[in-house]
Amino acid sequence: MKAVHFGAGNIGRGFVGLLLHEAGYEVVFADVNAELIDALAAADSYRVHLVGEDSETKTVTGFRAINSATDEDALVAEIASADVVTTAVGPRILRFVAPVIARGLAARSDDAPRLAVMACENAIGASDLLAAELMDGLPDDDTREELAARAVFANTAVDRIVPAQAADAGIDVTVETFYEWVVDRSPFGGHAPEIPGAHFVDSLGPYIERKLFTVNTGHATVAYTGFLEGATTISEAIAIPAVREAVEAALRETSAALTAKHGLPEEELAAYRAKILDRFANPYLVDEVTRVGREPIRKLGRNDRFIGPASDYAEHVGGIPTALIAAVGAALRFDVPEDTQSVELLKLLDEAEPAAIVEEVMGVGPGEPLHDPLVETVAAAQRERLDAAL
Ligand SMILES: NC(=O)c1ccc[n+]([C@@H]2O[C@H](COP(=O)([O-])OP(=O)(O)OC[C@H]3O[C@@H](n4cnc5c(N)ncnc54)[C@H](O)[C@@H]3O)[C@@H](O)[C@H]2O)c1
Ligand SMILES: O=P(O)(O)OC[C@@H](O)[C@@H](O)[C@H](O)[C@H](O)CO
Repeated sequence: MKAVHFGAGNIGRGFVGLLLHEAGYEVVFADVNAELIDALAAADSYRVHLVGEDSETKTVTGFRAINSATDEDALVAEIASADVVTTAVGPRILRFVAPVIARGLAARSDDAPRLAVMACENAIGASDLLAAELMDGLPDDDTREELAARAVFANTAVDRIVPAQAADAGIDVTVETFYEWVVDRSPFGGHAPEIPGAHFVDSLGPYIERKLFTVNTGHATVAYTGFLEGATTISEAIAIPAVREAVEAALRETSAALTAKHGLPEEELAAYRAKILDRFANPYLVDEVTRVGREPIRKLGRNDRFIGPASDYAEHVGGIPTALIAAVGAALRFDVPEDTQSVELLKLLDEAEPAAIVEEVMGVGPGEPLHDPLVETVAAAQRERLDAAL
């Protein structure tokens, strides 16, 4: 069995690659980072250090690596004969990997089994997005129909904290011990790939929302409020009482929304939240607030970790989720010059009207319950910037 995996970064090597290897797949990593691909291609194995109360080290072997920027033909040939394609490149990058997957599908023989394609990104419907990008790039409906019949796109939810790696780690990767990979079984029609580490479910919606709106909402809240308190890492940030209070309050709101929307039991969510806060405090992981807060514009999007659960709260619980709105306020103060989206967001704050920012960045229009509180939150961040500049 062979899997082609796009994105040989932190989660690619430390989670997807490891689980596919343990499931018996030969993994072909594809990445645009030449240095990383050369190092992987030159190695027979790499180690995954699982750190926590019960630390252990696992070894991944039997992989190959292809530079997808310079060796597209080789990648097409690999996809043509693969069983599975996975990605962990970031949701914004999916449109760049879609064309080569399309070429790989076109090169498959008519009698080959359908290729299982699973985008492992922190986004709702990431595999659907990849499929849409792929289809959009095709010349006509006949080609779309032909290639659609050769692949199954299944949405997934992936959970394992994998920080940026130490400079001297090479291709080895340090991760937390916890992991969860939930895959939508329904598109496979009884022929889901065999991945023992993955959990196949009939309806992914509640799982991906529970994950994104608890783990990632909580993580981002700790990152942004921790950044404002001067913390460098997540474990340092969550030890600050004001940060702990901010994240607990935000997650009480997301849990209320999940219970009201999906009927997830309150006690189960309380235990899930407690476990996640423990994971954030893991003293063995050095996870910087700048990584967890990266790309604040993406994180402030309509369906992402703040506005998504806040809208659900307003719709299904009723009222304004003030802790989530406060976390949005902290995100608007994430000032990291190396992060292009942080720079872009601060520039928008300096130049645009509050309502335009709420509409364009957060996708919330006038008349929606969250509109006015969000406009006030943006306006407050703008006043603060003006005062600081005086
Ligand atoms: N790190 C985590 O804790 C974690 C956990 C769950 C999900 N995720 C998700 O996984 C995805 C990747 O995150 P990460 O932390 O591993 O980031 P990362 O930056 O470590 O890895 C991304 C990799 O994608 C590569 N890449 C960029 N453009 C590419 C292209 N066009 N073709 C092929 N490869 C390309 C990069 O070179 C990099 O090696 C994101 O969607 C993230 O939200 C991350
Ligand atoms: O990857 P992002 O930028 O969407 O979010 C940053 C972190 O919250 C994220 O990578 C978590 O570590 C991960 O989602 C845990 O499963």
